Amino acid sequence: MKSDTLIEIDHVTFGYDAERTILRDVSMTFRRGQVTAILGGSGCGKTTLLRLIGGVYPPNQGRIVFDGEQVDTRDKDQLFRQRRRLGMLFQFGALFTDLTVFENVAFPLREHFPDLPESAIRDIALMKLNAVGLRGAAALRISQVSGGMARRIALARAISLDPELIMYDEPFAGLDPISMGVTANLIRKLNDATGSTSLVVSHDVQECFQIVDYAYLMRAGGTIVAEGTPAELSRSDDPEVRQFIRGEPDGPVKFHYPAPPLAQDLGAGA
Ligand SMILES: Nc1ncnc2c1ncn2[C@@H]1O[C@H](COP(=O)(O)OP(=O)(O)OP(=O)(O)O)[C@@H](O)[C@H]1O
Repeated sequence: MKSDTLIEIDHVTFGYDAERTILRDVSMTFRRGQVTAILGGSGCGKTTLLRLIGGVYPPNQGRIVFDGEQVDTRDKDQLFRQRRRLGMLFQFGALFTDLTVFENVAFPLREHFPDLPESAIRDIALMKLNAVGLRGAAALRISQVSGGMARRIALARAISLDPELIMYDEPFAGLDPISMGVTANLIRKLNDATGSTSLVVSHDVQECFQIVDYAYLMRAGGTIVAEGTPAELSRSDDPEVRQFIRGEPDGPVKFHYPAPPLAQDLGAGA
């Protein structure tokens, strides 16, 4: 029987170099079929975590387990197999601006299945575009579409290979409130319709809480503040969690980076 867990982050510590640790003893569980958020401010190591799951870098300590198999960055066959099961929506979509909407979605299909007949590529790409409501925009160039549409096209591309795990890096960045809501609902809908598992990295607590089953809150320095369902986290009376969820500028996490008193820096009162 398959376990409930698709991805396990097991006591992972990581730094790009020896001087600075980015993730410290991080443990997380991503359950099959669920949408899970990793929330935290800029620079707390969220994107880094996605890179580790994708096998771009190995952890310094701990392990990452993908469907029962430890991710081993030295095993190229395993990495290829695992990446084939992953869909990734990069920050700001990262579409090919010179290609049409259709060609952007067809790109991973052409790359992974060079022998696939054109008629099959067409059917799959159009189906994916239909799922995000943009089949009618297939012939447009990326330069002709709005930011919100571009995000949906990136979503269609991320699901083109029917991934079991879809990782979204800041899917709401730079979107107006309506496009944000549309994107959030689509993430949920696509997850449920395709039976996949989704991981959403974001600093947007309120938008994520509308659609996720579970969330991890991370703080600067690469540690976990709290985890739970949106309802559990919203009820928390931990001051740091409350600051986080309400987006308050000051609380246990200080607005000011540590500095000497202002008067001293300005040379006054000396
Ligand atoms: N390739 C890299 N080499 C060295 N340091 C890096 C590299 N990528 C990121 N970092 C550093 O690691 C830290 C964590 O970055 P990361 O991108 O994981 O944070 P994040 O939480 O995703 O933030 P953001 O939302 O701003 O992308 C940052 O201080 C960043 O400067």
